[in-house]
Amino acid sequence: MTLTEVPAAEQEQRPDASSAASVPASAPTASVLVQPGAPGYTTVELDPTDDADKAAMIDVDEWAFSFVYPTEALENTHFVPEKGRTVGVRHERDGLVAVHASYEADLRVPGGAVPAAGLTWVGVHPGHRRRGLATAMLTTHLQRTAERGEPVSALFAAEPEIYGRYGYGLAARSVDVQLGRGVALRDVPGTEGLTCSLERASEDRHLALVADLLDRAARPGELFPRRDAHLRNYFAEVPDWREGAELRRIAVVRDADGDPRAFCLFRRKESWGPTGPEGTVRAGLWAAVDGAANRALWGTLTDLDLMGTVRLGGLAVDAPLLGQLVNLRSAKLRTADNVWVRIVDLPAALSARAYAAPVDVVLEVTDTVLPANAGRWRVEGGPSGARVTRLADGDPTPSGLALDVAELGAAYLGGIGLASLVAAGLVREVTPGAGAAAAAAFGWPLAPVCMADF
Ligand SMILES: CC(=O)SCCNC(=O)CCNC(=O)[C@H](O)C(C)(C)COP(=O)(O)OP(=O)(O)OC[C@H]1O[C@@H](n2cnc3c(N)ncnc32)[C@H](O)[C@@H]1OP(=O)(O)O
Repeated sequence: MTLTEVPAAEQEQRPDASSAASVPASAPTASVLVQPGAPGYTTVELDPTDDADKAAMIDVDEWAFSFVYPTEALENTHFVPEKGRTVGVRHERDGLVAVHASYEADLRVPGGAVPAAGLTWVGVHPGHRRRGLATAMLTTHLQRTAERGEPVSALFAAEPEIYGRYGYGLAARSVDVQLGRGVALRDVPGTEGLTCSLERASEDRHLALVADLLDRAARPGELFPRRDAHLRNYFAEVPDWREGAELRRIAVVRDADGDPRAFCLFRRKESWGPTGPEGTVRAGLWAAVDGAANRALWGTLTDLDLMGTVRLGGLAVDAPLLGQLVNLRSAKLRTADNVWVRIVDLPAALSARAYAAPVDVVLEVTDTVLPANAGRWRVEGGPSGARVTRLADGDPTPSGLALDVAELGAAYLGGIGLASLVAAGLVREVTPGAGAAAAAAFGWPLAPVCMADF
């Protein structure tokens, strides 16, 4: 999916990505094009800068997601799919009938970051579904990602049923909340010296501030596309996506020196009920660098006149705001799937992150889509990183855990515990106790979450 396909209310909850960790280097071009098995279809490269290809992509997108791509979106936002990372399927009679793209990005992982392909824009014309087109595109995507040397891929799923079969695992859960006006928040030392200003959101005035705070507050799971067009799109106005709400505003928390410590992009939507005003604040992209800034930000946004509810989504399951609520029940929590991770190059991915405790475990991995990952891998390391080596056939070192690459993707960001996957019967403990030991190392003190919607 792309930002342009998400209704305004949803965008405010799960905004597009930031480019705070911008790295200019371009990955090498990939060449693989896996052809669908069904007759009459051909997998092809697309050039989003070519008018005909762009129009055909948008047509497939409109069919797949049942929406109208607004003219203002074409005029006011950056079209972010890139040449070399955008692939479709043409039908001999109907033309382009399927499309997908991936963004060059950096995925924040425990202790660092790893180059990642952010999968997006996956869509198949409903008249051509269930003929293996998505499967051909996903295989193409994963093989091209490997070819480029990007060790992982990540995505947000339109429907959670789709991507497990391709080896993606749900690596972060998130919660959506609704806060009533004046909701009670606990006192936090340091809040007194902070001020919160409310301003019209402006790319010129706020882009750098937003990028900086997102970067400083990022947790594992955050995905930063390398092109800043993604972040600029947050400041674009597309009337059809506002759904009657006001123009985008920004709340900025500053300390006594005037330095920004938190922000939230938001819109208010007025509404009147039988007992008076019941407007809604739709919080979008936000970040806070510490507890006091977080308290000041939400204290302000839950105390706006004429507003009855503040809606925000995509919070980490251990988000500071949840701890600051006096009455957690009042927040109407809903748990959702957040970012999905696919390990593409197993040794590169596992050696790119840190481990919370010393680890020495042999993983027996299955991977039917990318067989280079299959086999027995020894992971030895700890807080400063890990060495990951393939064990030769006949090596007597006993396996600790047996698992599919999708479960490894789920555990990769440190938020889904390997012991809980053992308890769920999704990971097999070959050596008794290996699950708990590996869980202590693969887990991470802060739960992962991705604010970026890509
Ligand atoms: C990262 C993102 O971009 S998320 C956006 C995903 N796109 C959408 O949801 C838009 C609407 N849907 C579509 O465009 C298409 O239906 C897609 C992309 C989800 C699937 O495309 P198709 O070409 O029909 O998939 P394909 O024929 O390769 O199916 C592969 C398998 O997945 C299954 N499958 C596909 N879509 C779904 C689904 N939505 N729910 C459950 N199972 C599904 C198929 O049944 C098939 O299973 P099988 O191998 O056991 O027979």
